[in-house]
Amino acid sequence: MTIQNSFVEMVPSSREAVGAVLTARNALLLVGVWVAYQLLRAAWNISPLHPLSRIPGPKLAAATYLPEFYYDCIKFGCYTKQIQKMHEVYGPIVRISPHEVHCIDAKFIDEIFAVGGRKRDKPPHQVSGSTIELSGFATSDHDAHRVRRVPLAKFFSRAQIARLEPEIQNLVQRMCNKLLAESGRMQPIDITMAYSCFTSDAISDYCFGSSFGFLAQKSWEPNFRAPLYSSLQTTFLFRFFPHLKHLTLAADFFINYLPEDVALLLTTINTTVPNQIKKTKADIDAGILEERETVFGSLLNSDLPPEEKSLKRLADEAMAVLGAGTETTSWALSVMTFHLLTQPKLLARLTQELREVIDDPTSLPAWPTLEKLPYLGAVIQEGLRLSYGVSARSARIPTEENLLYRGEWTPKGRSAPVDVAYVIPRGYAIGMSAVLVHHDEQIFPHSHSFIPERWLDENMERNRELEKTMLTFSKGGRMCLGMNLALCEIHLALAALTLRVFPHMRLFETDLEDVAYDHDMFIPLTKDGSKGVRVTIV
Ligand code: HEM
Repeated sequence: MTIQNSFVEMVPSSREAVGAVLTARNALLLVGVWVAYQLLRAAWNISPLHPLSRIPGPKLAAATYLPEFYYDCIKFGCYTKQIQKMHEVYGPIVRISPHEVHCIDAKFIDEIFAVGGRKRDKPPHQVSGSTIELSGFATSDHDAHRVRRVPLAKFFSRAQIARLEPEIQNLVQRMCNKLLAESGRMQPIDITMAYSCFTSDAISDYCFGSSFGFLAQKSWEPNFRAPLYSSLQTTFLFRFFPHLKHLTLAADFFINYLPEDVALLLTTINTTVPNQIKKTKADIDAGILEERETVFGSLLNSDLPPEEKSLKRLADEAMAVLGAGTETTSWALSVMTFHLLTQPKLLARLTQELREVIDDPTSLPAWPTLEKLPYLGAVIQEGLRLSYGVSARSARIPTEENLLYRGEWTPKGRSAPVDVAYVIPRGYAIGMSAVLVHHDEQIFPHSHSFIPERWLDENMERNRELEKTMLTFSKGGRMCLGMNLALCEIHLALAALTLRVFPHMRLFETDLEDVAYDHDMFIPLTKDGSKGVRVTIV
């Protein structure tokens, strides 16, 4: 080979080398620009010019989302506990991220979760990662949320739920019969599974006119719990990497290679629920009349604009309603079951009160009659308090007004409280966490104990004042849409269970840790490794 030849051969490879160096330099430059931008942003976030600069809190949380990412994504669902620690140091109002403030004072509930014309957006950071992005629940903008909530809300009014009550009564008795059929088998049952079958049959029947049929199947599984848990597992991660949620759309191609529960979730989101909507639409088009009005049948028949009735939009809403309507209610019932079985005196008192109005527990009085029973109401309130609904904070953004907080607190080392006042400027998020408010010892002394009596006043009437401090169903214009349905289900189920099933039910290797809050997955979770609230029927 001549020298000239070897030079010619070297030219392209040296060009490639130069190209590679340039690419690496450009990449480094981009990374450098990005880092500089993030540093500038962090510096702005903690500068005295930032609108939240007067709100106390740790500097790192004010500067960046790193603490939230670390505690919620890496340590999984632990930011609420960290927020509690911040309140111990900084007082009732703390800045927990560059754009968000957290409050621990129940007196401020009605300001944060306001009603009437006072607009409240949901922070995009908290909903942008949702896989049900077109549901009302995940709609950030106040006005767009109203457009979605109002047509749905009429199906969950007290009057509508009263019409649905015979179906719920039916399902309650079916659940009790199925539990009693376990008698003598001595096989432990995860009771939340049983309750989940009941609640998901109730809501799916109401939504589509045919239930999932979980109570009719032989065992308690499969049910809607596993797919729901899979969907919530990604909540925190998708908040930081919202584009990852689009992977769910491509999942059909590799569904066979995914873990079973993830595959089940994806099938539910991409196939089962859209198919239910399609079937409802096909029935309407074919002129098949529903025996009873169903939620999605009526929405499809309504004069909502076409984009609000698209398959994706209604499937997202259906997932939201099915998801919200099952786990919360079944977990509340599980918490009540655990505490009643561990405190026989409370169970005896409840049983006595129920026996006074119920001759035959297989044929219960109507929900309004049960609602008047003070001790039943107190047990339910206490169970709702300790099951929290959504334990993690859910924040709101007041878009058109500044909020003024005035309160007092006693800093560590001080003997007397000091007054504090803060302005939360419009456009910034402020949230509250049920799990922190429900353990405010000033409001709920011995807050970790199950004490139904706290909900009764001196005349043994319901303590309505105390009920105002409950966040289980949230408050304001975005509070739980299904509260009436949930309360109806819980009153009927608890009455029937108390008289028919609890006399035969025993806890199986279950203790307080199996119901006590440990961390969040949006909803409350117990310690890792818990096998749930397990019972046997003797
Ligand atoms: C004990 C039972 C229940 C509890 C504790 C509960 C709790 C909650 C809470 C705290 C929220 C507000 C979430 C947020 O701020 O992001 C909520 C919203 C919602 N809940 Fe419930 N829920 C229960 C049962 C139900 C049932 C049975 C349904 C059935 C329809 C339902 C449907 C919804 C819907 C659709 C929303 C979203 C409302 C909106 O954004 O406008 N929930 N629920």
